[in-house]
Amino acid sequence: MTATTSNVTIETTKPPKLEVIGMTKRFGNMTALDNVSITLKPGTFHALLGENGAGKSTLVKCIMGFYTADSGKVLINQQPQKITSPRDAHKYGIGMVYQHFTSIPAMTVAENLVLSCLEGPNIINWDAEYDRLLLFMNSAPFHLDLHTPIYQLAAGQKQKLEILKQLYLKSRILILDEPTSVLTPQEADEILGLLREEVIAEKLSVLMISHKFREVTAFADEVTVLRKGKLAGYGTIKNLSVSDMAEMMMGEKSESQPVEKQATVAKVPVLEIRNLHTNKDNGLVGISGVNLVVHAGEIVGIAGVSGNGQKELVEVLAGQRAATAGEILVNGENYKATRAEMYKHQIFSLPEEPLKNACVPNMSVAENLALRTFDRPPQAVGSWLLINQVIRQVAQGLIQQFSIKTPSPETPIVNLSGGNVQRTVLARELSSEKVKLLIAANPCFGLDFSAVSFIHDQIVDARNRGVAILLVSEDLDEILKIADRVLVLSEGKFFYESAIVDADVVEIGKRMAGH
Ligand SMILES: Nc1ncnc2c1ncn2[C@@H]1O[C@H](COP(=O)(O)OP(=O)(O)OP(=O)(O)O)[C@@H](O)[C@H]1O
Repeated sequence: MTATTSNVTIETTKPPKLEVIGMTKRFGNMTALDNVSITLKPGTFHALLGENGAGKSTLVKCIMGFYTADSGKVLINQQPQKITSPRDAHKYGIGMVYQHFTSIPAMTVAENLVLSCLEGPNIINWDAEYDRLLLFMNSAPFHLDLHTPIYQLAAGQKQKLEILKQLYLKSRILILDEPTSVLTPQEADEILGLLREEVIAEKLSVLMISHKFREVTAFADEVTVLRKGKLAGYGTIKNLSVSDMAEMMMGEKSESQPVEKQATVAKVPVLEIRNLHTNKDNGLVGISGVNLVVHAGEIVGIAGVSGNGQKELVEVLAGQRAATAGEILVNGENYKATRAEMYKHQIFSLPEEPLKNACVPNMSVAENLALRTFDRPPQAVGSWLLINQVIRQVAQGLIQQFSIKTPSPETPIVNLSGGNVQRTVLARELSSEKVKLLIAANPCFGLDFSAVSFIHDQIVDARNRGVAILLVSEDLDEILKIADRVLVLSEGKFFYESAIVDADVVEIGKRMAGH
């Protein structure tokens, strides 16, 4: 039996030097990347910063050969190379790890690793593959049991596997696109710390897109900053403060004061969840007998790693999934999450993956902004004659107010950067004056720091006005910063509850990790 797995290697002692020179990429009339140069020195941990829509993903997609740049060069160890596909990039030792996991849940760690290397139809000699895998695992920075199926791994372990796949492919340059967004703070520090050790040992170079200054200052050596598609700055981390980096990103020092939380008045329950149960798509238990009350003027944070029932809880509340048992009350009335009930009680929601769950991807930004109100005046006469001019005007106001970066209100929303899709949905859901209950799932996922503080201010402001807010978030720092109370959701149940002022972060981290 034979097995052919990838044998491509760049046999140098250090990782290769990667230089991008004068790279430009246009989408129609829009210049997403404008004459950008960046150097990734061998054995360095380099952060790539920039606000939403600055061109970070476009740059790394051009390096990886997903996109063909309009102009510019890529040099590997001083030699110009043409990279026209990720497979090409692998030949030069460059691999990319995405925000979302790409492993196949029903297959084991070993099977996923072997699959990532297969180059065509093959007959696999599993004995030989296991020998190779064991050898590889012994020298790898992370260790995973080869026989465990992916669906049994925690988020941190899945992210480790994504990195291991690239190392198994012999990638010496790792490009990481916001690698810690689905991890607990402890998991993020562990993974970045281990990668940093590989970098210090000059086994790897890392180019990491991040919005988290804490991680950039803790783990990176150098930083390149993009602003509006152009190179805005470059420097050594030890010589730069967070406010220097923020200034490079935004073009000015950001001194805005966060909205202060005001003392709230009487505790009127708005949302009451009693003994709620629901299943996941695969029929397994999603939520198992949870009880919760969210009061007017209160932010209740639900911490936890994704996949522990958060999605199912939010979907039941948004009318996208049926409860199998239990009851939900809003303002003391039975609530089944119909569109009419949501309108009556002025319930708004910000779901996860907004492009998929809260947008019509091929419709324009203006049309997506109008999805809640298109059939009501002033955007419609009666409920059928839509006034496009008003829809456009409303959209222009929201685009400005929420700083949505879009070539025009008519641009299909699918063409916006991830962060700007998020802003569009937030603009639509948060701009209603009447909102009484807000259900927000990871509202700042993928947003840059100024957008995050803007959104946090909006949420705190809503709370101060008496809105009841259920904040389901994988970002514990976010919950600790703006929530009044925190609960941890793990395997469909609440395991911890505390007022934020008394919250024990270590205990929360343990509960999030399922201990
Ligand atoms: N396929 C595409 N078609 C048209 N425009 C695009 C396409 N991909 C990206 N853009 C535009 O290019 C610009 C840069 O987007 P990019 O995704 O590189 O930003 P980013 O810095 O990675 O942002 P984020 O932090 O939000 O992920 C944005 O204005 C985006 O709308």
